[in-house]
Amino acid sequence: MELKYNNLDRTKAYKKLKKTKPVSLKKVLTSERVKEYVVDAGAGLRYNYAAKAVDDKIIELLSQLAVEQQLVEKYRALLSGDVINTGEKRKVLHHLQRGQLAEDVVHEGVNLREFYVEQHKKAAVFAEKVHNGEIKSQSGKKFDTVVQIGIGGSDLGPRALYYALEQYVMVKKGALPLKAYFISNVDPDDAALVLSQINVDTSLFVLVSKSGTTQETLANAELVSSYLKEKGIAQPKKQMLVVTSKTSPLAKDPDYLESFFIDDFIGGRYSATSPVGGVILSLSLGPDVFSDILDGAHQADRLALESNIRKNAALLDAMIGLYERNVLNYPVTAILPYSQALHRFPAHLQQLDMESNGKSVNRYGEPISYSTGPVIFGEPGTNGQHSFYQLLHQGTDIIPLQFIGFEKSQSGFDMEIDGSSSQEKLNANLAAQIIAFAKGRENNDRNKNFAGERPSSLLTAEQLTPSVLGALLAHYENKVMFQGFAWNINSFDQEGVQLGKILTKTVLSKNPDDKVLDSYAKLLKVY
Ligand SMILES: O=P(O)(O)OC[C@H]1O[C@](O)(CO)[C@@H](O)[C@@H]1O
Repeated sequence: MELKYNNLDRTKAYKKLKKTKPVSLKKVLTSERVKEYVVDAGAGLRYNYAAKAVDDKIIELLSQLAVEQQLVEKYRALLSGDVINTGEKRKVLHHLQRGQLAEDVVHEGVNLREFYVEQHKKAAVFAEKVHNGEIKSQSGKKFDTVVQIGIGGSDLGPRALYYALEQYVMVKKGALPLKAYFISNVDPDDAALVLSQINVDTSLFVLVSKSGTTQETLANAELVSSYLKEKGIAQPKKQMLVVTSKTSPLAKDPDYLESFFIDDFIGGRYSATSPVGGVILSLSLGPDVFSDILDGAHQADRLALESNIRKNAALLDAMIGLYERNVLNYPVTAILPYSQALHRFPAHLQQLDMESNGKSVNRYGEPISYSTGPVIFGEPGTNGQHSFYQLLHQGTDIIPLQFIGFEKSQSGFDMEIDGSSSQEKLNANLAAQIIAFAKGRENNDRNKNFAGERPSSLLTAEQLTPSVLGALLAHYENKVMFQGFAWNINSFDQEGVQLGKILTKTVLSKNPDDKVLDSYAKLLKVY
């Protein structure tokens, strides 16, 4: 089928959507709807949209929009290796890291699925050798710690996934194969704190940079190397692994203990299921756990091919999000996991969503006249309830909410206090919030009045397991992808991060040609 890339405001369905009347949650949210408005999101994860301000008519128009913008067909084209990242003229192949959904993608004679599988296997074999003591530290000891040095996509996804499963693995395996730490910020206090907490003699370091040129990561690698030398480790690189692309400067250094490769077709924020996440997660949680994450993600990727929007959780979530952004004009979306294990997940989604869809030009570089990606933020519940929920309930803006919740905890550590367990209290809070936001409560005292009509969705599963986590990760990746297609933007480049990098260089050269920049640099004692 021939693909057409049209701006959102040129579609018929969008024009019809603009004319629809808002749906009142107070009227439509019934217990039948809670049971019916559910879609399988893969690996036991379910997307419940009962408390979203949509009805059958709006969903039908969103479905028409998805068809008109050929969203699933564009996803198929992406899977087949089309150059979807038009800005950088690259294929977009993160799905291929976790399974094959289209024909082989061959680039310059290399079957890329085989290349990705080979790198995953290499990471698994390496992790097993570390775990069984075949690979030891320079002083002949077993490694017990692994530290990732990377930033942005080379940090946020792997970090979020590690914390999401740290407790789960400790309970299942009795102990973590290796404890993981992360150094990302060029703020020297970040590295200092991590280094003060570990025994460097028994620590492996994973230097992760796809480009191999990121200032913060290279500075931290040098900082760590010199600290290791100070601590008597003669060859720091022999305790360091590299994850990078074959064309990066880091790839050319044979002194590192081992190197793992990705390619330019795996965007940083989409790289958690590549060796960028795979090396540290295989070392810290085990290759079996990483493989289950891939499996869950693959299940979600497969479901995202479904053409019926009511059976395609990522597509439906994407289109409801678009309706909230472009028809209801809500500028922000909150991610609210009722799971402490997911405490870094909103931070990952901030990059995933905002770096992908924070664009003002279409995929051809032409200005667009409609809103694109929302501001994303979030914190786990119930902590957020005691922080910013005041604004969510009674603030002047309506902020759509994305709740995430699980029936069971990961640890099983719990007890009944005042007639309920802590897990029951957690989920009672979650259920209560959904209703409080949707239905509100009238009070003659306006200060105590809850207007309600604040929409939310709920992603839920029995427990946060590796495969559920993989499905959750892929759900959001696919949601962001579908929204980008619908907005006709390129979700896979990030030119917006460049200007700051260029100006930083001019400051560090101590001679910026902008006088105001010079004043700020002096104010901050850069020179
Ligand atoms: O892996 P690299 O090349 O060090 O890049 C790190 C991050 O920097 C960015 O390019 C943005 O600054 C992200 O997109 C990327 O995830």
